[in-house]
Amino acid sequence: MEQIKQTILNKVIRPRPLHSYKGNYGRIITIGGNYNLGGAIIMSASACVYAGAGLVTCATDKHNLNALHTRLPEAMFVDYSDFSDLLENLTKADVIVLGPGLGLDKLAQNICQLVLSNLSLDQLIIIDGSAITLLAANPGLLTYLKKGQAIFTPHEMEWQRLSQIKIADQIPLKNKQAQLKLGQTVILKKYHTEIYHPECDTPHQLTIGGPYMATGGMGDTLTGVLAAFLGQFSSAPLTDVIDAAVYTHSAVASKLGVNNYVTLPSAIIAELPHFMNCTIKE
Ligand SMILES: NC(=O)C1=CN([C@@H]2O[C@H](COP(=O)(O)OP(=O)(O)OC[C@H]3O[C@@H](n4cnc5c(N)ncnc54)[C@H](OP(=O)(O)O)[C@@H]3O)[C@@H](O)[C@H]2O)[C@@H](O)CC1
Ligand SMILES: Nc1ncnc2c1ncn2[C@@H]1O[C@H](COP(=O)(O)OP(=O)(O)O)[C@@H](O)[C@H]1O
Ligand SMILES: [Mg+2]
Repeated sequence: MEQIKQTILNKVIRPRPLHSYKGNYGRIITIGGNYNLGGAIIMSASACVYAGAGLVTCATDKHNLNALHTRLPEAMFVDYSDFSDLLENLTKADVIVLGPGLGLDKLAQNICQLVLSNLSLDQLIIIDGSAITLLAANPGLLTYLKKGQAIFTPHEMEWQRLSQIKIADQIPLKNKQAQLKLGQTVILKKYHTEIYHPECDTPHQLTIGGPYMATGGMGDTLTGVLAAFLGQFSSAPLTDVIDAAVYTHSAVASKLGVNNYVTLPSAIIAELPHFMNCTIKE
């Protein structure tokens, strides 16, 4: 396996051109957060804003509106049960996050169908959490994806559901075979997360991060960092951008982990702008 090094940050995170504006840094829509799991999509959208995305819209259950705007006034809101509004905002996005806290009910299934069947070829989609579980149960939806258009971010059980490889059998060789069959990027999240890129024979591996990250919402937060990086660093190679986002998420956690027993997703989110700024000054 190829280890991801800190130098990836300088390759991807660049000083911003003076004559730039929010439209240059990505239009992102994060879709998820049902009545019970609203925090997941608020963490995803927050990480996205704090990691530098230009414009972030959060499509979620309408009960999450006040909480979203209290925590994150920078985000715009769409009631995800209003399919015409959802579709209108979906088509404007460069990058889509689908799944954090979406749940598995009929509405969630219909949202997945709507989103996947209306993707345009130039959009990238991050498929996480409930959306992975729903696609594993309905693999026909995978045919809507152009090769390399999606980034799946499963934890080990979600990967088991999607790939049919039992957790104990998830060795790099089998994971790579399953990723090639899928035709998409797979970020297999765990201690020393592994990234399976379509273009690379060898998986890339994180060697930072640790159990201080084992808190609900940590993966939801990663989706936001990833979307922000894809949206704003689109001139760098896609594999580098993905590796840099995954590295940044764990690097911030490991920095906070020096003095904290647990590194909460909200604390990681708050630290992102400072961490990214230090990177360009190094
Ligand atoms: N604040 C919020 O709103 C939050 C909302 N969230 C949202 O909830 C939705 C469901 O996501 P989920 O990950 O919580 O549940 P699910 O997909 O059923 O997986 C759990 C099952 O897998 C098993 N398991 C085995 N290995 C594992 C591993 N390495 N990592 C994790 N699990 C592992 C595990 O085994 P057990 O712990 O029971 O032994 C259990 O049986 C999703 O949309 C997510 O975004 C969460 O982010 C939390 C904060
Ligand atoms: N022991 C650990 N070492 C390193 N990273 C961890 C550890 N436990 C959890 N993580 C990280 O936390 C995140 C968990 O993702 P996930 O299970 O999807 O969380 P959630 O769905 O609650 O947001 C992943 O990025 C994973 O790599
Ligand atoms: Mg998750």
